[in-house]
This record gives sequence, structure tokens and C-alpha cells, in this order.
Amino acid sequence: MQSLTPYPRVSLKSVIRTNSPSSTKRVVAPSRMVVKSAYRFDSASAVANAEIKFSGEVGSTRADWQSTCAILASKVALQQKDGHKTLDLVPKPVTISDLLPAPIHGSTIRVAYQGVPGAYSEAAAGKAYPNCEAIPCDQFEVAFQAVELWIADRAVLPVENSLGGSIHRNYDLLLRHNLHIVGEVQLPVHHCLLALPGVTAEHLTRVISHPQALSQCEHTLTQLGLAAAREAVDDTAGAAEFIATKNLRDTAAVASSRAAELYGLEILADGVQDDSSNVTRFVVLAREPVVPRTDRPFKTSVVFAAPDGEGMSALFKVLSSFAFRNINLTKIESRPHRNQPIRVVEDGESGTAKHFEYLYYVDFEASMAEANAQNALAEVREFTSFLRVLGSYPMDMTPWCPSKRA
Ligand SMILES: O=C(O)C(=O)Cc1ccccc1
Repeated sequence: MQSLTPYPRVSLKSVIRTNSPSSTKRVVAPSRMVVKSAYRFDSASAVANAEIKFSGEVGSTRADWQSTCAILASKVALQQKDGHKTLDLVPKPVTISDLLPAPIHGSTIRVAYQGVPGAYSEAAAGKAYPNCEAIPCDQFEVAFQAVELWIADRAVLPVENSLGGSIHRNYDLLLRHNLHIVGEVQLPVHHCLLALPGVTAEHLTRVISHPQALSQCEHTLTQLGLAAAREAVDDTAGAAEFIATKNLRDTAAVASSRAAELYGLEILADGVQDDSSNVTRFVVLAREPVVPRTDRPFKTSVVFAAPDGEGMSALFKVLSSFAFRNINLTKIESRPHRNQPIRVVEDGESGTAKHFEYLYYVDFEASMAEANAQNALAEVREFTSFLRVLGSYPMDMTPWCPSKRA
């Protein structure tokens, strides 16, 4: 997958602009950034203990923004070099603010997302926290890091789509990091085919977008007679921005109408998703869990592994733990168990069997505050070799409205 980075985003790249160790820099997003993020950085202490101070000011340079990214990148590099867990680098003054919908330490909540302004993840951040500062990151990994290092309060992460299915890599990331799921957002996604003004379908030799967006539009694009090659890039709005900044007259992007506005592109075709009920589900991540409640619908997400050699029978027992308590499952996903992907079974006569080992991700409709759910999980623990609760969080109950232009 191609990575396009013309828009300043929080990044892992080590393009480090050196700062005087004693200087306190005000680092802000460039003014063309629509959702503004602004923060002050004390570079002397930043690498050592990730202490970050925030101001509400906006309006400095792209170089300043890149400097912030570089400092974050250097912290990441340090962490990778020393083999420390990220959380070890971070001071952990856990306050009540982490348990509330919005933090009380600043005026607005900062939400990290992967992509550039105009990405659907940015819209998901806005749906979860209407007045948030959305912080663009160039990789999902960086969005996690931004929360772990207190640069952001939350991250939003797309995990599944009604047409394209699960975003597998993001399930893996949930396990690799220690953030908690504190909410979910279901966002109707309305895709447009975008190109530079004056470009028509006949000029196009390729269509670029996020792989999920391409797969959600494949049928419609073919019906439009677009034989152009499909090329996967990191995010939808990044694709639009790439076309604009490189002045590509042979390339179109699948992205939102907001991306068209932001990057000066025209809409060649509106609503190119293969089905109008195209919904992407995002999870909202935080450093601390929310306190589970029983006064509104909650969902709980868990991941577990079966004991050696018990794969499917353990799964069956786990599912029955929920079924016998009438707890509805809304999702089950299996992913290769990266720590032990294969179990080799020698059979003297017939040879060697190689069984794949899986991790199972399950979402169920109950709150961890309910005795029913606690009992189910206590039983699940008996049947599994590994169990982690990723989060117990309020369900997105917004009224159903099929995808329409944002
Ligand atoms: O690339 C984006 O805009 C994203 O936020 C990821 C995505 C891609 C396609 C549908 C929903 C989310």
C-alpha cells in the first residue's frame, strides 16, 4: 500500500528538527488545517517523560508542526530501541477526567485519527465528540501512540464495514496496545469519485483510495466503465490531497465530498458505494476504561485464545456461556495467534499436521456491570488460555439513516 504524506500529520518518521533543549516551543497545526489542533511542547522534558502542555492557540508554521511530529517520532524510536513498553515512559496521573466523557484539564477533547482532514475517521471523531480537536496521524500505530503519550485524549479506529468486512490489522493493534475501548461510532459512509476540475472519466488511468473504500465501490466503479487500475493508499482524503498537490489529471480518488471541498477537487460521481446502507464501525480508545453502567445499552469487547489443541471445542463452550445467559453476540472475528500461529502435531504413521492457532474477538451486548456478563466471563476464563476485556462501553444508538452526502 502506498503511503502519501503531503499533509502534515503526526508521524513515526524520524525527520527530526533539533530544538534547543531549553526552549519551549508552541507547536500548532498549519492554518489550512480545518480542524485545528494546538499544543505547546517543552522539548527538554518531552523525550524523558512525555510531559506535554497544551495551549488553545493556533496559527504557526508547517515546520513547527513537523517538529512536533519529529519529537513524537523520537520518543517512539527511543521506546523501540530500549524495548520499553510505551506506558513505562508516560507519567500516569490518573484523574477523574479520564472517566468522564470529556476531560476537565482542557477546554476541548483531542481525538487522534489516521488520515488527513476529510477522512471518514475525522468525521467519526466529530460524531463521538462534536467539538473535539481532531489530530491527524499518518498511521494507526501513531494514533495509538498519541493517546499513550498524552498528546491526544482519545483515538478513533475503524474496525469493520458493512460491505468491506473487518479491518484486520486494527484488531491486531487493539491487542498489541493497552488502550481501552470506551465507545463506538457507526458512521454511514457516502463515497464520491473525485478528480481535478475539467478531468473526465476518459482521462483516468487509475483510481486511488483506502483499500476498504475501493472494495466498497468496486461494483459501481466497474459499472461506470472505469477500467482504470485501482491503487490502495493509506486513507481516502489523503488520496484526494495527493491528486491535488501533484496535479494528477489521470487519477481519481474515492473519498468524501468534504475531501473534494478541502482539496479543490470536483465530484465526478456521487454515491459510488455499492450499497446505500454502507456503515463503518469505529471504536473510541482511551488510556482508562469507562465505568460500566446498566442504565443504558452497553457492549463489551473481549479477545481470547483456546488452550492448546482445544480450538473449536473451547470456542463452542465459550459461545454456550453467552447463549445460556441470553447474551447476544454482535460480532465474532478470528485472527491468527501471532505469538504461536502454528501447532505442529506429529503422527508417527501419517506425518505431521500443522494446525493454525487463532485469537477470537467477540463483542456482546451487555455491560460488565451486569452480573450476567460477569458470570459469563468467569466461565469463559475457565475454557480459555488467555482472556482480555478490551472494553465495556455505551452502544451507538443513533437513529438509522442510510448513507447520504456529508
Ligand atoms: O480513509 C479514511 O477516510 C478512513 O477513515 C478509513 C475508512 C475508509 C473507508 C471507509 C471508512 C473508513
